Amino acid sequence: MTRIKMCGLHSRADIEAVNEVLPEYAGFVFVPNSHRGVTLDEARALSALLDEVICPVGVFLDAPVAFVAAACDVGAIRMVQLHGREDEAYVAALRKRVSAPIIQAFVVRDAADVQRALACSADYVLLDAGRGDGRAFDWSLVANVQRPFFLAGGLDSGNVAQAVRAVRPFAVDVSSGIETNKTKDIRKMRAFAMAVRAEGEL
Ligand SMILES: O=C(O)c1ccccc1N[C@@H]1O[C@H](COP(=O)(O)O)[C@@H](O)[C@H]1O
Repeated sequence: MTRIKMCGLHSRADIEAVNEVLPEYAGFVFVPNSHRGVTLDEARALSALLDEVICPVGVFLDAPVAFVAAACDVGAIRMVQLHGREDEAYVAALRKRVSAPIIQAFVVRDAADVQRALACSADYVLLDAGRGDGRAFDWSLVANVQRPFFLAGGLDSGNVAQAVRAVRPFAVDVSSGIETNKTKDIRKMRAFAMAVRAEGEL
């Protein structure tokens, strides 16, 4: 069964939507210049409204370790997604501060990027074309990856079944593909989840 992460929640309506669709993971983006960005207080309040079966994930872009730790400490998130240029020293420093599992994101342009991702010490890797901008990368680059990974970048209800068949990811991660005019769209969220789950039943 391929797990689902729906990312970039920033309103009560978004929380009501994921509580209906029940993805395994929900993402809060702690990136100030993103249209999906949330503050620590906003994330804490929204996270408290999440169905308990959904794991809240914090998405960070080269944030100070102390800030990531604070998000975990206040209970806003239970998993950390590093989506910037964080290195192994950063991951080691973060592990000293938090027990939450760490997902490290890598931009995939070629086979060398995939090898670099596979060598990292994070609990999970996330393979993406960019940073929440709705672009896909060449999935054939990860067709033979053995390590469980989150597949991200340009997924939507129209292409996610093909992606799952092609690369069998641990989880699929979506943000732009479940939005209309930069706002989460419950119909697109339902269609995305249905496409992933139908693939798991084949
Ligand atoms: O969503 C953002 O604004 C964002 C900003 C900075 C880093 C990552 C961000 N989002 C992540 O991007 C991927 C893919 O998103 P999309 O489906 O292509 O829009 C996903 O992992 C988000 O967590």
